[in-house]
Amino acid sequence: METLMMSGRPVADACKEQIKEKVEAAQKAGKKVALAIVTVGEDPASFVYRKRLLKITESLGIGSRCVELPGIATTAEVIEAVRKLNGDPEIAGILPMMPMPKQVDGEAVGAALAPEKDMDCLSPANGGALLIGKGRWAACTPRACMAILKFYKIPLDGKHAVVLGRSNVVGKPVALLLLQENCTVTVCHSHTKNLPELVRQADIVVAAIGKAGFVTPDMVKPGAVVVDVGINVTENGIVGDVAPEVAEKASAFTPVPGGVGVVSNVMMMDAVARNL
Ligand SMILES: Nc1nc2c(c(=O)[nH]1)N[C@@H](CN(C=O)c1ccc(C(=O)N[C@@H](CCC(=O)O)C(=O)O)cc1)CN2
Repeated sequence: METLMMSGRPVADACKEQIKEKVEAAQKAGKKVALAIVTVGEDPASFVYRKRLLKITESLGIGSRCVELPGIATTAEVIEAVRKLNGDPEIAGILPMMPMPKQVDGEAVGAALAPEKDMDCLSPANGGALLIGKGRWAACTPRACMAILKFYKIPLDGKHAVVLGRSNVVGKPVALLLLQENCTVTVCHSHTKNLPELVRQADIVVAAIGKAGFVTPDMVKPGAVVVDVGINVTENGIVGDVAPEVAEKASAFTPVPGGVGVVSNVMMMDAVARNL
């Protein structure tokens, strides 16, 4: 059986042109367009993401502003920074990078976002709208997973999807989006019993657990479709949550780097452009 490598690059290229047109039209109409990226401390994956986002904003003519708070910042300080951006007419969208350091209540930060500037669907208003299938958008990384599956024409209806991870930015929203496509969805997390056994039942595996090489070939059904959301910064470079040998067992898989990450960046630009 031949394995399909689901590269993110053609998916990203297909979206970029439309985004560029929207941004150019907004600029002609005199609108200022900028994405604000809020980091607290130095989460390595967030820094990789930010670096890539800054590059793509520049290539599309979107402005950017980095708001960097120290790793000891309090919830109140982060919320204050977010509120300032809410009221700033130059800022079209705000992305607070998650996870935040332990002392910061990430959910309270999400709740402080003006829903219309909440690029990653972190506010209760946007998260709730997604839950009932009425969201303006979902978080960018889950949208990227779905865009890849759609681009490569992976059948979803009636399939059993197993999502590894239950974060508010990836695990939960991707589970909802798969459910909207009529998948039967199982969400696994740190308290799940018999996790390998559940993953072995999956037609589609979405790994978003943040542990390098966590999904090994013995956990994957032959012919399964494997989407690797993991961005783990190791001394050997960036690796996913899925061991590379899984590619030999899967019918289709996303590479890391060059898979979901590339499309997440474009989805973020799409969210900014939709806000113009
Ligand atoms: N509010 C959010 N915060 C964070 C998110 C998020 O989705 N929302 N994601 C993580 C990091 N992340 C995905 O989960 C991520 C990291 C890196 C990239 C990326 O651009 N990857 C490229 C390039 C890699 C490279 O430089 O070699 C790729 O994979 O090819 C996208 C997403 C942090 N916080």
